[in-house]
Amino acid sequence: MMHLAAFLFTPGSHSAGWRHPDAVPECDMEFSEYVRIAQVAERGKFDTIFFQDTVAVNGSGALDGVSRYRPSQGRTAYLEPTTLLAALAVVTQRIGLVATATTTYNEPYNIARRFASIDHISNGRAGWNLVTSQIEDEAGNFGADHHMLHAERYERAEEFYDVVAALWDSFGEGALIRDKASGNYIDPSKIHFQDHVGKHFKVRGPLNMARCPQGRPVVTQAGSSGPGMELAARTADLVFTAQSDLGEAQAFYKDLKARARKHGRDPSHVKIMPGLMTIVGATEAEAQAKYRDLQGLLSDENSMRLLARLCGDLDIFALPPDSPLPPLPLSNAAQARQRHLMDKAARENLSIIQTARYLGTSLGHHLLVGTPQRIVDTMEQWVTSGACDGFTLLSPHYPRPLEQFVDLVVPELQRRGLFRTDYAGHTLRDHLGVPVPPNRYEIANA
Ligand SMILES: Cc1cc2nc3c(=O)[nH]c(=O)nc-3n(C[C@H](O)[C@H](O)[C@H](O)COP(=O)(O)O)c2cc1C
Repeated sequence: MMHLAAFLFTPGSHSAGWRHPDAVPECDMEFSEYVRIAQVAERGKFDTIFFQDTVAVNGSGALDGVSRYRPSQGRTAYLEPTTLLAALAVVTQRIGLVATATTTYNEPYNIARRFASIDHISNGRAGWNLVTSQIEDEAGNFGADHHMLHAERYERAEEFYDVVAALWDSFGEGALIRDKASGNYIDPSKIHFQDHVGKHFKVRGPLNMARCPQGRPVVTQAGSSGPGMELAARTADLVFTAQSDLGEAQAFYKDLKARARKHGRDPSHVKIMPGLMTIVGATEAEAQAKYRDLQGLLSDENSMRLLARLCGDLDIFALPPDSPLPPLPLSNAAQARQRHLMDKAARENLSIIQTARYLGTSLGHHLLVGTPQRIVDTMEQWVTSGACDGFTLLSPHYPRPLEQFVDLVVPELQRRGLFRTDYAGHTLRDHLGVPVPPNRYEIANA
């Protein structure tokens, strides 16, 4: 059975999608629009919604050193995602609720508590997308002059996850008694200290919260470098990635599943769901017309600026736009995204401006334009040929393209028996088919 996540990056993952006549750009700050989007995804029986996040204004890189922000740049302001998840838990019943929170600019105790609370509030639908942050500017909001180096970020993330997972195990089953007659509120033998002392963190514990309905919230990861894949293979129930070539996606899938097995995990418990943007029409002609309308809004200057942020010291504006994309100096922030772009440009012989437009159109994720049948043909081929377990659906703007996917593509997936017609379970772990992790302290005391 295929899995689907609705990627939420308001006002849309197409850099100019917010200008489309159908688009509602106010969805970036209007809670009622987030409610609408979440309920559309739930009507489509998606496994989960998934909020991206950065703790800085996106696209604020000092490219020209003067105007830190461009008048036309979207995706600069949106509500804090974990706050949103708690609120959306009240207006949804089954769909999973995943939000991104960086390990570089947070503390384990706070993150463990926040996602455990969402899991209780939502009756077991919470998920934490563990990232190390990919925007240099985030450092400036947390007292640092520079973004932590890539290797150190992942070393910290590995320890961060271990502390959070241990904190989530603090309360065993039945630790809270609340017995009025005896006056016993807790069973101290079922509350466990962590006493963690590590290179990056020193955390005594326990977490001041009963065990989650899911045991632990679902953990998702999107790193694609070596350290990113290692972290994902050891910790993640769900892995996001950017893959636009079937062969490369199959190689990534095989590699990550093997890494999970090496960590002693059942590879089927790690769901790999690459990003996918679809432009769907009842006919090919209609789909192509929709695509042309969107691309007519795309600004080459904006797309080039998005690309320039991934070029480090290379001044991409100084090169002829129709010349081939040169090798990019690997940055400290987003190596996977750089490698993905270079591989795609080399494979498809893309020029600098063509690569920039690809980035501006779908954030560097797979793009499918066509009828529901043709889109599902490709989705079915990827899932049945070992390239993925499902997809993270990006929307060029909201809510119309997501509504069209739910109204046109989901029924075709269901007709072919590739996707659920209704939720069988109640928790996000149920939807994904991943197990509830045992409580390490209860095993030790068993
Ligand atoms: C689908 C997808 C969504 C992502 N969402 C975020 C995000 O919300 N915030 C973030 O800081 N990084 C995000 N990333 C970037 C990854 O977390 C990671 O930093 C990036 O892929 C670089 O990986 P690497 O550091 O392992 O090379 C996302 C990546 C993918 C593929």
